[in-house]
Amino acid sequence: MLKATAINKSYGQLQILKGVDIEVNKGEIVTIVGASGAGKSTLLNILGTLDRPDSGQLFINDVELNKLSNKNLSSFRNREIGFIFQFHHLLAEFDAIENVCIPAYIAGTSRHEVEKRAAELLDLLGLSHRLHHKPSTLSGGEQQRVAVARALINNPALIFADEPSGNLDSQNARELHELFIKLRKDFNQTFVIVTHNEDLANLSDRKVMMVDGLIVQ
Ligand SMILES: Nc1ncnc2c1ncn2[C@@H]1O[C@H](COP(=O)(O)OP(=O)(O)OP(=O)(O)O)[C@@H](O)[C@H]1O
Repeated sequence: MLKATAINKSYGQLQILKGVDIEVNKGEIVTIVGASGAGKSTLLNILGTLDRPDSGQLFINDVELNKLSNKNLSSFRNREIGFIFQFHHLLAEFDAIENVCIPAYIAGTSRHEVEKRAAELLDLLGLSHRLHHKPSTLSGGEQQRVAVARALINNPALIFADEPSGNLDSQNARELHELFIKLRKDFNQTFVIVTHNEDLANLSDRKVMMVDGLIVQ
């Protein structure tokens, strides 16, 4: 599903990624763990095509992403990849269902179809009573579930998450982790998750440890 080889990335003089190799299989939940500053988010952003490596190759579903133009890369990303961040970046002026719908409007899906799917997803996530609430009137856990629904609206094969439970209390974190397991079971989605949360790392199929710009296990 995903294969990256010899990924290098520097910021100025500082080499952050030093030839990272990683493969992720379809339906797998992989967590990337390691000390602060090891390069986890930098790697995730490259694997998720939000940033380009200085050198190295990245394949997702056999598409070689380095070869795509920025325009084709954006369209690939919008169709195939979902993102969940610690700070969910919901748009304050839009309500829950509108936030979920936006990536699908961008993908050109019909309004009727999008709204139906968004309502189904929010229902699945236990938010059917919050469709028309603005983010500021939702709890942290609810906002994060809206962000999860938004990540899923285009039915991406691959979901990247950076500290998805970093901002949640332990109960909400546990619920979010169980949701990832359920989504994988129901839809065979693939997850690559950067986390400092040990419970989440232990729940995953495979933990990948980063030390100083390299994967060590
Ligand atoms: N845009 C940037 N410009 C310059 N340096 C950067 C940039 N982004 C990250 N870095 C540096 O790269 C190193 C790795 O950062 P990264 O965010 O990948 O680490 P991390 O392992 O995810 O850490 P944490 O667990 O604290 O989030 C850090 O030293 C950081 O300061």
